Amino acid sequence: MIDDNEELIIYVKKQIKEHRETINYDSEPRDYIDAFLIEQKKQNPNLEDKSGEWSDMQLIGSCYDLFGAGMETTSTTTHTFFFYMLHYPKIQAKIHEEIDRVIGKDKIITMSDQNSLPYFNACLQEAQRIITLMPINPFHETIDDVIIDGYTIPKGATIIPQFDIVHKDETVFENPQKFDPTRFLDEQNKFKVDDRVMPYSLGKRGCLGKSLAKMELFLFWTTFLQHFEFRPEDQNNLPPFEFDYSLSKNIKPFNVRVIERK
Ligand code: HEM
Repeated sequence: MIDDNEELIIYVKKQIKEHRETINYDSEPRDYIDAFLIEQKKQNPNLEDKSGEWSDMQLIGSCYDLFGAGMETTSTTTHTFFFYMLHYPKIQAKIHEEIDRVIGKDKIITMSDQNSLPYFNACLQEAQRIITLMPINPFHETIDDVIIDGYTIPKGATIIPQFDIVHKDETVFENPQKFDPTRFLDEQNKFKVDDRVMPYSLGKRGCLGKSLAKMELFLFWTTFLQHFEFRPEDQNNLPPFEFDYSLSKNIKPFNVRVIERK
């Protein structure tokens, strides 16, 4: 992990160097690093502050955070989703049917297709409910006294939100351990967004990458399922529900057969 971290930091430093050599400070930023460098020039032009605000150190740190927060989250959610697809082949077949009927096999799927795939959207929301990638959220602190449901939480208290408790509460979701996308479809089989599903946390310090992550999950998963079928290595011996826990909850590695759909 330390090696990976070092490699990532070397990569980010190289990117910053290349951006600094090629940036045009008078035109629109090409990306996040450009935007930071443009503001850095105004706020800390002589790079006197080596580690505080608008320093290179801060830029390296925020690029590192974006990689860290943005990569493992989407990849772990993705391989856990395909793990569920092995366990729920009928649901996978229904997604295949919807994609074939609405999109077809050849068209490249874009975000403009999202509203025409209600069954898939229900599966995506159900996957994020049941997976709850971060069962224990990063800690927060109250900056004032807060009263919720008659309970006073004093200023300065440490708050550890646990969204998995809501996602798996049977008074909130019936039969919560079951992967059941139909809970998010109405009588006309239209997709219902459900605010009780909160994989990205809430509020001002909720996930900064939520919109990007939602797009990535939609495009990756639909495109994979448009072209491939996912089957267990051994039909009579499905991989077990075993997880490793760090900040996120990671399904243990499993084998899968990926078959091209003709
Ligand atoms: C399936 C994908 C993802 C999930 C489930 C997820 C979930 C979360 C959660 C639960 C938090 C904690 C929020 C809190 O402290 O209350 C968080 C924070 C954050 N996420 Fe994500 N995330 C995902 C993808 C991404 C992506 C793609 C990016 C950026 C490229 C990203 C960037 C961040 C950042 C920067 C924070 C810290 C925000 C802050 O402290 O103000 N995340 N995410």
